[in-house]
Amino acid sequence: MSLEIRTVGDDDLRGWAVAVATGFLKPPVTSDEDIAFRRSDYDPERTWGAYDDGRCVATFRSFPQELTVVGGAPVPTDAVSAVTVLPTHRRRGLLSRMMANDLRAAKERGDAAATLIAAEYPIYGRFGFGPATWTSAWRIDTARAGLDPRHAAPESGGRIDFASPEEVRGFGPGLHDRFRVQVPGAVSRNDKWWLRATGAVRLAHDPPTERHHAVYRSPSGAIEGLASYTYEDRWEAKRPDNSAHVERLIATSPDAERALWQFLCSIDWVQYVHTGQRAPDDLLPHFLGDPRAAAIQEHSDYLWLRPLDVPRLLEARTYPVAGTLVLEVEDRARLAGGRFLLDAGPEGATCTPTTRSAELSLGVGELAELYLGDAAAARLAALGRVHEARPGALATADALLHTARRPWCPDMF
Ligand SMILES: CC(=O)SCCNC(=O)CCNC(=O)[C@H](O)C(C)(C)COP(=O)(O)OP(=O)(O)OC[C@H]1O[C@@H](n2cnc3c(N)ncnc32)[C@H](O)[C@@H]1OP(=O)(O)O
Repeated sequence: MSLEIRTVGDDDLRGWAVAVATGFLKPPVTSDEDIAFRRSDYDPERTWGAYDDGRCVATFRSFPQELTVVGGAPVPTDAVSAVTVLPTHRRRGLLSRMMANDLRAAKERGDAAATLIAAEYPIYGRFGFGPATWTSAWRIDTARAGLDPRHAAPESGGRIDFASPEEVRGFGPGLHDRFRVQVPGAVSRNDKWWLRATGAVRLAHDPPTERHHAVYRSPSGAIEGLASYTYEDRWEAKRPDNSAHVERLIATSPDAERALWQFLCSIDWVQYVHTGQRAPDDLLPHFLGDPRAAAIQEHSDYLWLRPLDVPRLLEARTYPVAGTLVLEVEDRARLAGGRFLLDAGPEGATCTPTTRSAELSLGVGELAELYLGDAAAARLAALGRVHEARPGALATADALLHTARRPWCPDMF
């Protein structure tokens, strides 16, 4: 059998798209609109396929992305997506080979890290990824939420209106840019993302439903929040039993966040609001009269990060206190490992290779878990995944790296 891994040419896109669908258990079809969109969006240098006698049997793509780190700075990342190997060709090392190619290229390009949303937990740790953000999804029982629809207008004095898909494409990118600098773990969205999110383009397996878009304006008229959602239209014995499914809700102020959730929970006929993937420490339950009206339906790892340039990453984020730490970072793939001296404080940080003795030893995946402030070094040490060589180094790491609010990535990619 002749198995070749290569980048995907324009003529190969259709077979590649069908392989992606098959790998993700979708019907093995595509559409002309799908192919035209992929053609306008894909980077031939960064779209990989494995070919067996000319048939595409594995897929992989990456694209440029910015990740917001603690403090609000964006770092360039290599976003990995559309990873599939056909069931006929699994466990022969095809993913491993495609991943190695892509990470090497990303390192050479100067990306600080690679990112992905893992379909299954056990797949990506071996490649140096670690779960850097987590997510929770709630179902809100609106009857129990304690909100009075007579007073559903924003308490802030702002207002909520519906927006058309065209309007969302107009103000959405600016709103999102203002939002993402506030949220470590958030990632950039390109123009193509907005076309799909507003139904202007539909890939072969995208859901057919149009979304409703509710926009929040502050009392001064500034756009500060957007909720995009669909309804599940259900009646039971002449009684409404509908749900609103929130696909995304972003806000740049707590007022906007509160107003949009209260609006969604006050719509007549809506019994349940499904929140979609939120930050695990989302404020949402506390906007309700009875926080128990919000029941967690799902809690899981979400954005996985693979450091490629440790000094760049550690210098890009901010630190609440001053401290130094010598980190021994182990990386089996030899892309990002080494011993580094982090000298950090509220005024900035330097991170340089050092010959000083290591104070904390950890794998590159563990560094990914700590980097955006989510995991605690003390907890990873208790699990035997971080080793403290200098007493007090764990406490220093947590004082420097851990954050009061948890990072959050709202987007699937
Ligand atoms: C970012 C995204 O796109 S996430 C979507 C990922 N895709 C899917 O989940 C679709 C369904 N699954 C698949 O297509 C394939 O099983 C893939 C892509 C996950 C793995 O592809 P393969 O070519 O089989 O992986 P490969 O042979 O390189 O495996 C490397 C190692 O990972 C292990 N591995 C691979 N997939 C899995 C898995 N799903 N669960 C546990 N271990 C796994 C292999 O056993 C192997 O381990 P070893 O090195 O100890 O022998």
